[in-house]
Amino acid sequence: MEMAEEANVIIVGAGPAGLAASACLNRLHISNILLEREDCCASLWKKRSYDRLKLHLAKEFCALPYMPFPPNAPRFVPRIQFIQYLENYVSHFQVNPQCNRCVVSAEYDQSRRRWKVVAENSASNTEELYFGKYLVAATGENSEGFIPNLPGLNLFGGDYLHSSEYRNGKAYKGKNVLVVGCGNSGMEIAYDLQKWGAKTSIAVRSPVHILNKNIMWLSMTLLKFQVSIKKVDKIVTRLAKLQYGNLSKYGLPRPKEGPFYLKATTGRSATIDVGCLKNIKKGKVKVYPTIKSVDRSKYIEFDNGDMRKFDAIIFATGYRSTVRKWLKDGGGLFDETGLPMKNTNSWKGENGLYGAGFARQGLFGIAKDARNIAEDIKSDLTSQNQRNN
Ligand SMILES: Cc1cc2nc3c(=O)[nH]c(=O)nc-3n(C[C@H](O)[C@H](O)[C@H](O)COP(=O)(O)OP(=O)(O)OC[C@H]3O[C@@H](n4cnc5c(N)ncnc54)[C@H](O)[C@@H]3O)c2cc1C
Ligand SMILES: NC(=O)C1=CN([C@@H]2O[C@H](COP(=O)(O)OP(=O)(O)OC[C@H]3O[C@@H](n4cnc5c(N)ncnc54)[C@H](OP(=O)(O)O)[C@@H]3O)[C@@H](O)[C@H]2O)C=CC1
Ligand SMILES: O=C(O)C(=O)Cc1c[nH]c2ccccc12
Repeated sequence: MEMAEEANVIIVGAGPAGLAASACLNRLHISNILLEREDCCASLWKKRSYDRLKLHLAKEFCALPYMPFPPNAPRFVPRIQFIQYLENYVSHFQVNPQCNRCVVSAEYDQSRRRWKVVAENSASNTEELYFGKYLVAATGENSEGFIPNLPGLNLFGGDYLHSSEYRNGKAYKGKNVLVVGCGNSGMEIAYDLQKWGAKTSIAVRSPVHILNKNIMWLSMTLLKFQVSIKKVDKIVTRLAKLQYGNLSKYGLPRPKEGPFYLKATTGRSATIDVGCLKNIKKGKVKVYPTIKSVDRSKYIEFDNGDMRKFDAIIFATGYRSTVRKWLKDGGGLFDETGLPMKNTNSWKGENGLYGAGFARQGLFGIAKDARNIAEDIKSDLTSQNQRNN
């Protein structure tokens, strides 16, 4: 075990949430160590996203604390420009991510009243020890891709991959490709595949809300001005019906609950259409119900009995949090799935444990979390100093 390092705060994860938390602490001159498993910061955006990806919330809802996007930035910031923004943010606030450090355990030492964090340094193949009075979990709601264990998938005769491994449709021209999932990844990847000349189908399991970016912008603006989720959902659902009509006939029924109620209660985002819906309506992208089984001859059986041959499957079936793989105890904040327990706030736990980026509000929520966490640590340190003096 290498030398131990100590700081007031240990932050795990150097995505937008960890970067923002470190920047807010730096502004308050509170020492912090930022640990990142990959060889770079913002790895989701640099290494686990597809080429055509853009922020689908308007830039005013995506800025990190104390650094708005430049006025000449597009309203919906492309992935490459967002990465540049994050790099500028890192240098402006002198954030210093310790990369190639994968945290494998973090537990609270009651006797010493501090967190003990163990990280594997993949560059030097050593284990490192870190101690901090506070711990910020910033490993993300989308820390690892999820592929369902479908019957026969291990025998499938074609290729299959998770959406986080998809970059573009170049390799699929002329091929039969099935996208599983109609979230934002699934619908945009299906759109991209069709543009690249793939014969594209999408498997849809549950009802889904489909909005466009303008309806989304209006919703976010209303929410920002404290309009209730119930009212926003009523407005949004009506606008979506006016915009898109009845989508059940295309295999895309809407859920009973509103889109923002579902985002707040399940974390599931409404799908913001980037053009795939038009292709579905024109029959250029075929919609199937969910998969029943897969077999070695590349045939896939769907719940409605349809059988179809595919060369590849792209699982746009979402992500999981990995917090509880390294955080031994939920600390009064995280449940066994690595997401905030119900009926707690999403950013503050016990014994100096914090969570940044788990508010189910994406970048919009991250900016609030980072400020709240830094202010809370500052006031805790101040009251301790007053007690000690
Ligand atoms: C394809 C895609 C598009 C998205 N688009 C938007 C959007 O337009 N708008 C929006 O608001 N949100 C969007 N999101 C949500 C996304 O989660 C946020 O934008 C943002 O990336 C969350 O930042 P984060 O720092 O919380 O998590 P992440 O960006 O996931 O970063 C977490 C970091 O922690 C690191 N890490 C994980 N485990 C460990 C460990 N054990 N030790 C050390 N480091 C670790 C990871 O390597 C990663 O760098 C999108 C998500 C996806 C998947
Ligand atoms: N900026 C942008 O443009 C983009 C943003 N994002 C964001 O990234 C996050 C992740 O999005 P995404 O990757 O789409 O994941 P999501 O979790 O949003 O969607 C997963 C989809 O996969 C389906 N699914 C899951 N398991 C199965 C299964 N066993 N069989 C069939 N279908 C299944 C789900 O259906 P069910 O409802 O039945 O569970 C759902 O439709 C979201 O917050 C999203 O907003 C993603 C892409 C682009
Ligand atoms: O795309 C994401 O993952 C986001 O979290 C951004 C987002 C989509 N729908 C929302 C509803 C409320 C706040 C943020 C979002």
